[in-house]
Amino acid sequence: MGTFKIEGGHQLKGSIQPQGAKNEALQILCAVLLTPELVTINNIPDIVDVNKLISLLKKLGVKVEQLSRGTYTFQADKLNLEYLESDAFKIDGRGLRGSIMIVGPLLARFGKGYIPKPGGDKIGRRRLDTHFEGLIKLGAKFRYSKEDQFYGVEAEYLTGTYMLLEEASVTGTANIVMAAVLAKGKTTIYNAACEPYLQQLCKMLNRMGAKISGVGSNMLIIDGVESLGGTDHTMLPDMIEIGSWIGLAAMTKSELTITNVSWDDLGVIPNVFRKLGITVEKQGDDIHIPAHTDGYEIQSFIDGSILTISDAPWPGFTPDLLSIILVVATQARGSVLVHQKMFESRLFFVDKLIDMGAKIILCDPHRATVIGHDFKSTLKATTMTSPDIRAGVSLLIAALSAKGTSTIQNIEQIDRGYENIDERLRAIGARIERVE
Ligand SMILES: CC(=O)N[C@H]1[C@@H](OP(=O)(O)OP(=O)(O)OC[C@H]2O[C@@H](n3ccc(=O)[nH]c3=O)[C@H](O)[C@@H]2O)O[C@H](CO)[C@@H](O)[C@@H]1O
Ligand SMILES: C=C(OP(=O)(O)O)C(=O)O
Repeated sequence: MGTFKIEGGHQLKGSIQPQGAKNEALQILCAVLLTPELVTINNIPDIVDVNKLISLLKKLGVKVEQLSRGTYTFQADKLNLEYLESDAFKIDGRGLRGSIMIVGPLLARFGKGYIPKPGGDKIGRRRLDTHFEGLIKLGAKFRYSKEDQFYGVEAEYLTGTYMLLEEASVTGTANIVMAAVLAKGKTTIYNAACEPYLQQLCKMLNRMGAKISGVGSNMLIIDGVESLGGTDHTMLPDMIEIGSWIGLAAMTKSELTITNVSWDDLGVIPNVFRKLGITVEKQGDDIHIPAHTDGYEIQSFIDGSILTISDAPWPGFTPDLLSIILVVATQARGSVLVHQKMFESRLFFVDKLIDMGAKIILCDPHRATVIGHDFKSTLKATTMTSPDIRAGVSLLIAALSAKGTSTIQNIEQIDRGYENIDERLRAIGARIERVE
């Protein structure tokens, strides 16, 4: 189990370039299964989850070549579909959440898609109903083995249809879109997720020859085509990483520039941090955070009531940044209610922040009230374990702002989604060491 040792209480300075987006990469990599032709992908982050998916694709028979840092070619011309029935696949498929998105492309192109219950963060129940209900609507037969927790869909061919999704699931929409592009006829997906990564997927599929309209809205209309060809695709910067660095800058009173953030794809993210009183400046396509020497003050609602920050499907605020908001609020001037609506086990890490001296009341599994210290009292260094990827980074930010040396265990959770985080943080002045 890897560990970070962090000496906190130091100001950071400089610029940091966000990595390619983890959650986009997982969708895009699965889409290479839709064509026998060559697909080149740029800005692929070198993180555990993505590398696991690339390794799974290789075992499935995809030819993978790394051309340079972050750039790979993929060719799925001859696949080894027996791998899907192997014990190795049961282990590999469980290793990450994103593997679920191989099902739609495999079903569409080869008539069968299997997957063991996928992994990912233990942050509450993570249903797959939307995925499979959508694929069944396209004509697939579904089977599930309770014993192995193994899912399968099969169909000779898929037929386009109208569907209203029960919820705007991100990976669910991606899976259904990737199946529908090769279905016969027209598919309409209403209540589709519409976040930028899904838009990126749709744009990539259209470049490959798919006919998807409504991209960016919650109604996607897809005219099925016979086959898809190769393409070139470049991943967006990771918006969750960008939000993490905004929080890091404020909490450590550091001046930081986050470069090439693709502002147009950040939605409400900069404004939500502004509501905490953080100055988020737009400089071209960079974000500049000045040093918050005098702290930052949480705004109230117009009627004077306490601010609530909650998550919602895009274009609402992403649930993946609420843990960061929570930690940053512990040093703000004022109070805020953080309401995590989507996941029921993502706020329990506040116990660790409370141990460090933060003033937080966990009202119930979904809601926490934070009363900021306004830097009048610093957090105390401690030893902690990273329960999930975003809580892990939040604890890391807390440790960088705390006085003394903290230890974070189980950093595999952080490495799952943040590329070379210790080296990149050292480059802006953080004192962080990786100890095995
Ligand atoms: C690999 C990947 O891309 N993972 C992301 C993806 O996960 P993933 O695609 O698994 O998440 P979903 O969008 O399916 O849903 C997440 C949770 O929110 C609930 N839900 C969802 C939609 C909705 O309208 N109402 C609602 O309550 C679901 O029941 C579920 O518990 O999207 C999540 C929501 O942005 C992010 O946290 C994950 O980082
Ligand atoms: C919850 C997350 O990831 P995953 O869906 O891969 O568990 C995340 O990226 O915050």
